[in-house]
Amino acid sequence: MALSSSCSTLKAVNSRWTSPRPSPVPKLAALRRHSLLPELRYTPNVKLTATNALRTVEQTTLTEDQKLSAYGSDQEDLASLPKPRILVAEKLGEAGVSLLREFGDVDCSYELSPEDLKKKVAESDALIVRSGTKVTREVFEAAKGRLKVVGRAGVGIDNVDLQAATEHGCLVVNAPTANTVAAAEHGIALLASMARNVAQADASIKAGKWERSKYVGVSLVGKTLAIMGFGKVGTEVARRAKGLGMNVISHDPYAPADRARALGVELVSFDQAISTADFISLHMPLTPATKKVFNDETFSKMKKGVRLVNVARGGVIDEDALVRALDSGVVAQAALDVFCEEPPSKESRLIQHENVTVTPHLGASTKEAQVYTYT
Ligand SMILES: O=C(O)[C@H](O)COP(=O)(O)O
Repeated sequence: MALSSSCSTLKAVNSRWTSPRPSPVPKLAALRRHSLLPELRYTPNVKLTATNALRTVEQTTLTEDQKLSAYGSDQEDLASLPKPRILVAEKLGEAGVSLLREFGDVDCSYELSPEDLKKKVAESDALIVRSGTKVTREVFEAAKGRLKVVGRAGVGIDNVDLQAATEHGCLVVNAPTANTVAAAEHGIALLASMARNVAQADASIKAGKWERSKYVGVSLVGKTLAIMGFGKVGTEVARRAKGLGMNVISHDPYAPADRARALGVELVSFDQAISTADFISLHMPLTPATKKVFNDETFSKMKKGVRLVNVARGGVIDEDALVRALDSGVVAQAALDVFCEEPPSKESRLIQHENVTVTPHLGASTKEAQVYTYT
């Protein structure tokens, strides 16, 4: 069982961890021996300062023997340090907020304007966000050095300016495994409901119609699914799609071939994946390299009538190009959980397109993913 998004198995994601820092740098070798660095459990029960952030995590994670081995007998009296002020800017699972309350003064203030967020961070040691809060350079500047930790209760950190965080001595941590299953299940839910027109048929029947012939779907069994990004979520989608009898291929320049092979997934080139697939499911992070990687050129290489699922990030798709691909029939249907701008405009042609199914960034939103994840 791993603690998840809000209650948190967290991992440092910015270069603070590789920057030179004062004590206890010489102790890192000892910590590595305990294999604790890849998955650190963070409990904010001590003063959150940049120089002791790592030690904070370690102190609350290590067993007594491990502490002795890492630090010897020279340990601070952590309990005497003042409580940190923690700003929770987006709704978390209640268990996560309760945990934070045990150790700090917690201010849950949601839907802050950028100006209000800047005012609040100037009085906060830690900031907890999900994907909806933009933690920009201006936010770090406004914090004037007070903000020491940004905790991303979830996976994607494209809403946090990591460079600015590092320059301002602020640690950024996320929960990289917290919502893997939830996101994969939502991807499969969108895949199946898109193929069988569930959302459209539901709207039709609620409008008083009974349109059985209009909503003839397509079957999944025997079809080729291209998984773009064979990381944690992509792997879980592959496992489930195999169970549905799909032929699964994947493109991911960093994926280990043996993991793919073990699941019966063929790793192929980007072009081969998009040109042979009947269904394409996106699971890559948004980075400068993946921004708008699905554009007019890449849509033109797809098999006519392909169906697209996106539970990754809206920004990996050029949304205007997707509308053109839907209009021309190259993309028969799309099921989207994420958008370039969230929330998207109600007038957006993409959102209103009859062959598009949408959900409001619900990939991680299961009760289980927001409290505990069982692995
Ligand atoms: O990056 C993530 O963890 C998911 O996109 C979920 O984001 P959320 O925490 O805002 O629901």
